Amino acid sequence: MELERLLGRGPVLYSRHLLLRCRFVVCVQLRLDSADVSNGASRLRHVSNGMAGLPFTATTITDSPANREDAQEIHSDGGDKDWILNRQKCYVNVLEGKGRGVFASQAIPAQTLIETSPVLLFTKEEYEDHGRHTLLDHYTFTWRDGRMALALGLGSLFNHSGQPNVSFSIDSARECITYTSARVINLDEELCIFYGHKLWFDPVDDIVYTSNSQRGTSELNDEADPWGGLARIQGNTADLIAGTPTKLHRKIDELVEEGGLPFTWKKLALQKEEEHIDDIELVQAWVVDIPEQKHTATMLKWLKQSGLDGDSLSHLKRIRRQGPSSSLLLDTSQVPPGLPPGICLGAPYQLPIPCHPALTETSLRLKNTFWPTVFAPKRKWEPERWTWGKIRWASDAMNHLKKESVKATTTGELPIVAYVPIPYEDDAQLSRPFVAHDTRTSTRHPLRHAALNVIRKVADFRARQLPAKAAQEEASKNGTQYLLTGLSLFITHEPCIMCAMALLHSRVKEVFYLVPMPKTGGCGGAVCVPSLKGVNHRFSIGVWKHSLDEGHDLPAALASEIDA
Ligand SMILES: C[S@@+](CC[C@H](N)C(=O)[O-])C[C@H]1O[C@@H](n2cnc3c(N)ncnc32)[C@H](O)[C@@H]1O
Repeated sequence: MELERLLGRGPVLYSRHLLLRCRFVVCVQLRLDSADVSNGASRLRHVSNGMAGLPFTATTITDSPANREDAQEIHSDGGDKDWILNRQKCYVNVLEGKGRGVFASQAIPAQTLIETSPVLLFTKEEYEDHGRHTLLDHYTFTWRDGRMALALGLGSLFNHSGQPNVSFSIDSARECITYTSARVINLDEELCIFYGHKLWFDPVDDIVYTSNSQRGTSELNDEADPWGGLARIQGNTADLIAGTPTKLHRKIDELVEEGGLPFTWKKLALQKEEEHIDDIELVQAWVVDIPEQKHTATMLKWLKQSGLDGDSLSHLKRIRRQGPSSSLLLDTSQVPPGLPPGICLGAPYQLPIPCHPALTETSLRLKNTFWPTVFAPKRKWEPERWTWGKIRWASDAMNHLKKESVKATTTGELPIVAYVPIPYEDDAQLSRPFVAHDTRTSTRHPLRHAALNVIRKVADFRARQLPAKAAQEEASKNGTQYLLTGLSLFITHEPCIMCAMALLHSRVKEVFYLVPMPKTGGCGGAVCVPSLKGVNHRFSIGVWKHSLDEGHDLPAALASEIDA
């Protein structure tokens, strides 16, 4: 009976749909056995803040080793072992202000598969007519094809945090979601995912709860965050959870005038109109001839699949036609990229191509003599329009930096910290934030600057995200493992010239810093690297206003001058 009560009143279990999927029923039954039948003390955890009135008896929902063996036996019969639930022995507990949450009953190493939750999928119409008006609306999220999904099992009980310790990815083929630890998770720590930037409830966020309901300050950010914070999960989850934004979020999409921004954009020297052949900035690129027209479309498709169609060459046409044959622009790497087998192609060769689009007709004519170029007459330096939501996101990143830099002073390192948050607009680009300190002192290595350290971390992470085969292919390409394409970097001190160059080479989208470095800075201090002639990428630079206000609001660690 207790089992029925537990399941019947839970948010997702015991539905008609569930019973239709016998594979899931097996999983759930295992969960029941472990949750209720076992008396093992290690598998029972009582909620310290009172059991009465709770919608279930708080127990572990983990399976004992014995049960896991059972599970494997069942699944070894042609089944898929990845479907075994609760592999990391998580348990459920109730939290003030949050409801139930998922907790670790043992330390979980980083990058560990925690859970694979099957999902129930509702058509848009079915959901609109029924689900949306029920409790389900707190548990569902938008699936890739627009249907509404409900994660079964543990998947529906992960609460939200702006600094999640769990990332997830959607497996469309198997109709499930996998949850993976984004860092080491401690015993009794709550496991949280990131729902998105637009929440429909006021989050109790950035507070680490333990099973005995003690509150502790989050290692990353302990300020209440009405808009959800900085981080996110894997997969396409900008709109992860369907919900109605509350009044807190009314202004989130409102645009803010440039004067209202908490930083000042540094104006890069405007791109010169290259109207003389000697003024045209060129870079060497790999090109391959396609002798037969019929292969052109195949090659363009291959270019896309191989990831060579990135932004850096978007100011150029990819195909140049000359008589019956055409040539395909590949990339600007040091070595020629591998070409698809089975298609009759020439050997790749290098050509100088324009670095920028054509701003005038004269420049277009000249540039076309090198390679067909895009005509973009109005393209001037136009600042991106920011919303309140994005300002909040950036402010959180800066607050996080300040705290980290104070921490650095206690370890004897220079107080320089770099931070790459999950992007605000396209959060599918990076599923978790990264922070790195300057470690020149402890490592006695002059190149261990915070910016370089964080580039390395992001690159390693992105490389790990690639499937093994793709990773091998990617690894052979110049630079692909350390790209910050599409990402924003927040840093306490203006990056030095070396770091600015590395950021440029990494294709970072924008850099924000607190403390200008007039003697050594590469983002406007000593030099402005992205404004230099000949560079093949430019990034935007924002100088945080606090830093201009005579150190106001800056921790002491950042207010004092450093020689770095
Ligand atoms: C998917 S459910 C998570 C499990 C839920 N706590 C429960 O007891 O069933 C999502 C709901 O949990 C609550 N929730 C999740 N994260 C929260 C947070 N950080 N602060 C407050 N409430 C939260 C919200 O009510 C939200 O609608």
